[in-house]
Amino acid sequence: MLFRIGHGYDVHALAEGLPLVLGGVGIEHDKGCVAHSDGDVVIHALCDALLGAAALGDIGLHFPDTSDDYKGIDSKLLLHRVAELLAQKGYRIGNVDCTIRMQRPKLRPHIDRMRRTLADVMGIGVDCVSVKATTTERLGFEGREEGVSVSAVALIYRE
Ligand SMILES: Nc1ccn([C@@H]2O[C@H](COP(=O)(O)O)[C@@H](O)[C@H]2O)c(=O)n1
Ligand SMILES: C[C@@]1(CO)OP(=O)(O)OP(=O)(O)OC[C@H]1O
Repeated sequence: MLFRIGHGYDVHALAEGLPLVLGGVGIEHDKGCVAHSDGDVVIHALCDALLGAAALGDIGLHFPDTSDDYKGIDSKLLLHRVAELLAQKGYRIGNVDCTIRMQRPKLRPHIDRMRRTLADVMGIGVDCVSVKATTTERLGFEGREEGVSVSAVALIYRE
């Protein structure tokens, strides 16, 4: 069995009046992510972790933010394509873990729905998907609510 790990990191600025989508789940909030796509920063970090594990480049390489094809796109479609790409290379996804750094709103009530959504899109069990949230104690751009950052790790394997 060949095991490989990958890491992903993404940041988006927050702006008033935009929809907030995290981990494939729409969340009521006064701010949302500024982006070419739907701005799902959790999925973007996760895609980079999965692509990184397979040494297949990064999200911008596969889905350029200069292409109209991806304008406003639902990032769940991008994650699904990344999972397909890995499957074509013979890889299966073992488990993933994401940490969201966001001062507000409280994300805990939404975490289990994010886990189920991400698990369904990747075609793996919900027990293999972890999503966590932390404030940055009001420090830095996340703490000032100017942006949100996410780190993700993924383990993939091949027989
Ligand atoms: N946007 C957030 C941030 C944090 N949480 C939950 O609160 C716990 C404590 O936050 P700290 O910043 O003090 O680590 C954290 O462990 C999360 O469970 C949240 O729900 N939403
Ligand atoms: C997701 C893509 C899609 O065009 O655009 P953005 O929504 O701007 O997000 P980013 O994290 O900058 O990743 C690049 C792109 O792949």
